[in-house]
Amino acid sequence: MQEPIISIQKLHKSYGTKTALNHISIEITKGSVYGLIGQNGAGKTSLIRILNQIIDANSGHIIFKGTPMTSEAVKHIGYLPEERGLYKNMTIEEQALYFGQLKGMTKVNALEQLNYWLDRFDIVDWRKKKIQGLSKGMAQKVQFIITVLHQPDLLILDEPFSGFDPINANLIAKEIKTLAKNGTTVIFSSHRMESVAEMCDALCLIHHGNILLEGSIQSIQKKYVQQVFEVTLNNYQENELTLFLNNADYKTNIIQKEEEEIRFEVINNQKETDQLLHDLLKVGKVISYKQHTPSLQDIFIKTIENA
Ligand SMILES: Nc1ncnc2c1ncn2[C@@H]1O[C@H](COP(=O)(O)OP(=O)(O)OP(=O)(O)O)[C@@H](O)[C@H]1O
Repeated sequence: MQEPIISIQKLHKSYGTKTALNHISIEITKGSVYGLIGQNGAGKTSLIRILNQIIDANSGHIIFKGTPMTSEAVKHIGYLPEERGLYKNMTIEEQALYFGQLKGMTKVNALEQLNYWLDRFDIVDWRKKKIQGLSKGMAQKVQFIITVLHQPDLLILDEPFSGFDPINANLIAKEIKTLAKNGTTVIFSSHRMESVAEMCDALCLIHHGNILLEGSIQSIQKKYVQQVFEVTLNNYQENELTLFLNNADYKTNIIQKEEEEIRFEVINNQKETDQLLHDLLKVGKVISYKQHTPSLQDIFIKTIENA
């Protein structure tokens, strides 16, 4: 197994009597896109601020690239906060140089990277534009460029798509994926659960400061795959159908019944899938047979409801 780039160990944060993070532990693999998912107030921002050393945890450890996190190591992080902050009176170039140098870049290197990104987004002629003259979407793009300018090992993006129209959101999503493919680790925080599946390799679901779900998208979906099947049979035998519908091992729900063909849902919590198929074949010819895979959104909502 690959070494984690960041290991969060039993991190605890409270504000007075309010617990924001309850001894949580997470390990994130290098080059992965990791989703931090949770409703408003779950604890995501607190975690991100602790990672960036903006606030302190009450207890716990953060190991980054094999050693305890320090303020010097934060220079290897790129952080896009939800509350975007650019200096309105600066030009894009001045802004990039300012932030780049704060992160330890030389002027030459910062300009080189700025050129690369302006070219990549096809906005080379924006260089001397003042931030105050930019539309919201343009400012978001500039903020993204400034976040990735110093080629951080770890990129932390808080609601990265808020404020973007769908075309620009797509563009940014593509860039995030390319960065990850080239070795950057990305932590992607969002309360919009439906936007996560296609972006992330793994995720955790935080609720009231506790981790309810953690792991790769496949492992989470596999765990929650339900024994619910949608089946279409044709040339079915009425008497065998009655027997099947009355079989206590299955719960059935007829969706459509015609003379030749029947479509129904079967919930099978008792028998092996092979046995279900065997029993269905006695009823008629199996035309289609599909297992229901719940969406991540369904899984998150159910998990939170049951918490
Ligand atoms: N400075 C603070 N003082 C007191 N309570 C706080 C403070 N910051 C956060 N909290 C509380 O801690 C809990 C976690 O908040 P946090 O901002 O980390 O959640 P979040 O998941 O980032 O939410 P959102 O999606 O709304 O940004 C919430 O109950 C919040 O009210």
